[in-house]
Amino acid sequence: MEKQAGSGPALSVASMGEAWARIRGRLREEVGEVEYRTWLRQMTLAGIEGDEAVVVLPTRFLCDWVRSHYGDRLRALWQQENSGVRRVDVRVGPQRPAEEGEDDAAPAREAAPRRNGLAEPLAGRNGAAVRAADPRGDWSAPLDPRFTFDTFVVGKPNEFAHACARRVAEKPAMPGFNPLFLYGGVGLGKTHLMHAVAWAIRGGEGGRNVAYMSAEKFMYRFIAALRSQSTMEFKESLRSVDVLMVDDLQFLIGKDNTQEEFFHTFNALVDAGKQIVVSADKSPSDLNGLEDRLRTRLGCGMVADIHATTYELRLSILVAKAAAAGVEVPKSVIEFLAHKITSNVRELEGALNRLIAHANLFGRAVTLDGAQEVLHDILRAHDRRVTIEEIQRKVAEHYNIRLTDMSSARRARAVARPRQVAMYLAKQLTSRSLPEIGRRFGNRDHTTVMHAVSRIAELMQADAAFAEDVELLRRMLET
Ligand SMILES: Nc1ncnc2c1ncn2[C@@H]1O[C@H](COP(=O)(O)OP(=O)(O)OP(=O)(O)O)[C@@H](O)[C@H]1O
Repeated sequence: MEKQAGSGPALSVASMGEAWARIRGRLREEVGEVEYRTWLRQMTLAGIEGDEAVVVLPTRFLCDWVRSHYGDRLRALWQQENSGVRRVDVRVGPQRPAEEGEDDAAPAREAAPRRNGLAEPLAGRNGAAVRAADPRGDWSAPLDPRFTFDTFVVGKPNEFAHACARRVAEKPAMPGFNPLFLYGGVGLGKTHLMHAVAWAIRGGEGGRNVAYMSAEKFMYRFIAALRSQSTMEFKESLRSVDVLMVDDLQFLIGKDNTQEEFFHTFNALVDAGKQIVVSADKSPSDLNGLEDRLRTRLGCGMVADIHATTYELRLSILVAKAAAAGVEVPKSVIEFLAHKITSNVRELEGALNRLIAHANLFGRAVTLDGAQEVLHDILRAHDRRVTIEEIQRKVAEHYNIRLTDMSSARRARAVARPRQVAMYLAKQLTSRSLPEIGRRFGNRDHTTVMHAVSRIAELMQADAAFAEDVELLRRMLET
């Protein structure tokens, strides 16, 4: 921003408004029209409290989103305007009337042609069909324009869930697929698939009325309706949708009244031939704390699990995301990340984005050494968690043997040598004792582990290529 940094937070109301308008304008330029309208348009400035700019948005979901995706940028832009503003607080708060200039260049909300109450598609940054936030906004949370089927990478761990999601998107309320219950661990793509289904149904024939929301939002709406004695309107508006999608259903655990309401909504919609799609972190039968009758109903359509990622899927996701960003990332870096960051796709993506941002900022190519430096903290956090199982898995992957051979009695060199490498690395990288390591490798004696450790050290001395190979494995496993 050309303007010089200000000297402190004591801005007059007028100049505060001007600064805020410039910040919004700048963000709009940076993120593009679609993203701005989806996430940032409703953002208003509540004021400046001490060294903190307070920004409000109408829902908690939007607040979380803006905080995590744009929080740093907002802070940086505020600091450029006024160096006394050191923090930005994003809170739920009442909306003010649209701020001046807010909608002038972006008339989609008023002017976009609608079909059955739905805005027409806009062109997304990645070419995907996107729409402005749902105009019946009360119900549907905004959909992320990046979360479409086109950008979802399919591999063994998610192919079943993906196929079910596609089927529901093509033909909602098909027998056997209603409800569709998607479950899996954190950051594995449940929300991405849910949004993809919603985009596809909204973009399909017949302009179906899709309501997508988090379970948390469902609860807050319900409580608000109870307070304002408008539960009838609440029920009616919910039951008028064609497709109801509720994300993170585990949130309803222990919330008995909301569960009951959800149960009735669920039954009314399914009975009326409407589609329900739900996601959670566990299968219906494992969602302890949900009423039995609800668990039973949730499990009686299609239940699809998204499993933890495999090395191959991580590779494919990284290749796809690097290509989408238009940045050349060497194979060695892709392989390194796929080996190192195994927790979930969100972390993997975050690491790649950081590398790309770094490369763009400094105009440098992405390299393996650079990646280790830039991702130092993430890699260290992963390192602390290196376990014997992890070592066994990585070594088995590397030498292309079965994981079970790490503890099997097979003595063929092709299996025994990698097993010895894994024992050597377990000794080097964990604090486990020799007997403990032996136990984890099929109850072998500690002298076997001792022998493996010295044998691998000898081989590394004698054979530089072998030493390099073991070093590469160690680097992948290490901080
Ligand atoms: N198969 C995939 N292909 C492309 N991107 C993916 C895939 N799986 C996950 N992602 C990306 O990983 C990130 C996390 O995914 P998402 O938010 O859908 O996870 P989640 O399972 O809903 O997590 P949570 O349990 O925290 O709600 C998103 O940016 C998403 O686009």
